[in-house]
Amino acid sequence: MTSVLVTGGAGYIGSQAVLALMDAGFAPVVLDDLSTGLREAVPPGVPLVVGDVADAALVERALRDHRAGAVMHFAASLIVPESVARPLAYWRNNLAGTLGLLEGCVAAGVRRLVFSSTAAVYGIPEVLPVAEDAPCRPINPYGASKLAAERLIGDAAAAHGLSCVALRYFNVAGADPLGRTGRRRPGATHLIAVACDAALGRRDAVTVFGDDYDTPDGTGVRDYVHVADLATAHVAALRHLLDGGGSATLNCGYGRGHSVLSVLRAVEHAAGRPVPHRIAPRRAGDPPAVIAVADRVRALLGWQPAHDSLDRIVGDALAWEGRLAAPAMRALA
Ligand SMILES: NC(=O)c1ccc[n+]([C@@H]2O[C@H](COP(=O)([O-])OP(=O)(O)OC[C@H]3O[C@@H](n4cnc5c(N)ncnc54)[C@H](O)[C@@H]3O)[C@@H](O)[C@H]2O)c1
Ligand SMILES: O=c1ccn([C@@H]2O[C@H](COP(=O)(O)OP(=O)(O)O[C@H]3O[C@H](CO)[C@@H](O)[C@H](O)[C@H]3O)[C@@H](O)[C@H]2O)c(=O)[nH]1
Repeated sequence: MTSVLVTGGAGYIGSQAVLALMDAGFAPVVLDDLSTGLREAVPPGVPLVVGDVADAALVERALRDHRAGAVMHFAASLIVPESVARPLAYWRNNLAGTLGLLEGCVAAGVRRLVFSSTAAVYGIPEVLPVAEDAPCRPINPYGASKLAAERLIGDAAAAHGLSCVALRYFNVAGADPLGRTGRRRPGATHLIAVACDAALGRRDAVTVFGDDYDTPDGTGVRDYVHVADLATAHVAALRHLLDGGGSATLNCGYGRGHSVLSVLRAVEHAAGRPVPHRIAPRRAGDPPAVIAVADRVRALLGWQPAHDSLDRIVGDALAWEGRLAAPAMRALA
């Protein structure tokens, strides 16, 4: 059974990937500093090494102790407005973190890596949908630090015989369809989580940032991808590397866009009640529309999404959020 080191495995997407690895017969080991992740997101029986991925000696030790054959690297800082306010912290965590990880991998002789990248590397796409070879012109320190990490990995790969699949995620949402994990931090900022909060009465209304974009209904358009499909894409990327496949950079989306208003309608439909919203000015740094050219990941990895539907994404997000809300609501009753 191949052991896989999962950095950031106590977080939202990493914890879903840990479950997907277990479902696929791999043995995950989590390395996480618990800065935004939570211990309870790591399933019982999965080893958790608490520490900083920038610590190359710690990474090397974890890889050797657990005889890891590959790494999935999720650990990062990822809130776009925070990256604008605290660029040095973002560059340190996302670039120095990746550097420490690579040093640890090279020292331990581990040469296969799946890396969490982001559509934020593209900035404002000139052509939609956006393909992997489109120009990368990030418009915030988060996207810039992730692009730099991609390039750092590319240099290390060339010199040290590493192979890496970098997955550029589009808008990740939803929760585990079996209810095992999901977003756990309060204070949601992502649209679907915010809309679920409003549907569950945990906030008054959703603020819609701009209805004057050049999009069909004037609101921002995004390519929402189910977190469970993203997790199986990681397992497919890992298998590709373990089978001797070469490095690749792949968009991870479904290739379809949904507007803010259509997301709100989907949440209303799933919740069976209205989601109040108010229109506000555009949010700084928001591209009007971001949609993936999503063919390459299917062709190269044979990835077959199982939850490719906005209703599924919203339904699973709402079920998870409702479950999280239940104890608090019972306490209030
Ligand atoms: N959530 C999205 O919509 C989205 C979109 C595109 C890309 N991504 C990427 O996916 C990855 C995971 O994001 P997420 O949404 O699960 O976020 P998250 O905050 O839930 O998970 C990040 C995890 O990494 C850990 N971590 C952070 N810095 C660390 C460090 N220096 N050492 C060890 N552990 C550290 C945190 O404690 C947390 O458990 C990130 O790399 C992010 O850039 C996320
Ligand atoms: O309360 C809200 C929240 C969001 N939006 C809009 O909804 C859309 C999606 O926004 P959000 O869910 O915040 O995600 P993005 O800003 O698109 O960014 C996400 O998706 C990117 C990839 O496309 C990743 O790089 C980022 O890390 C991730 O946060 C945008 O048009 C927002 O303006 C609202 O109108 N109201």
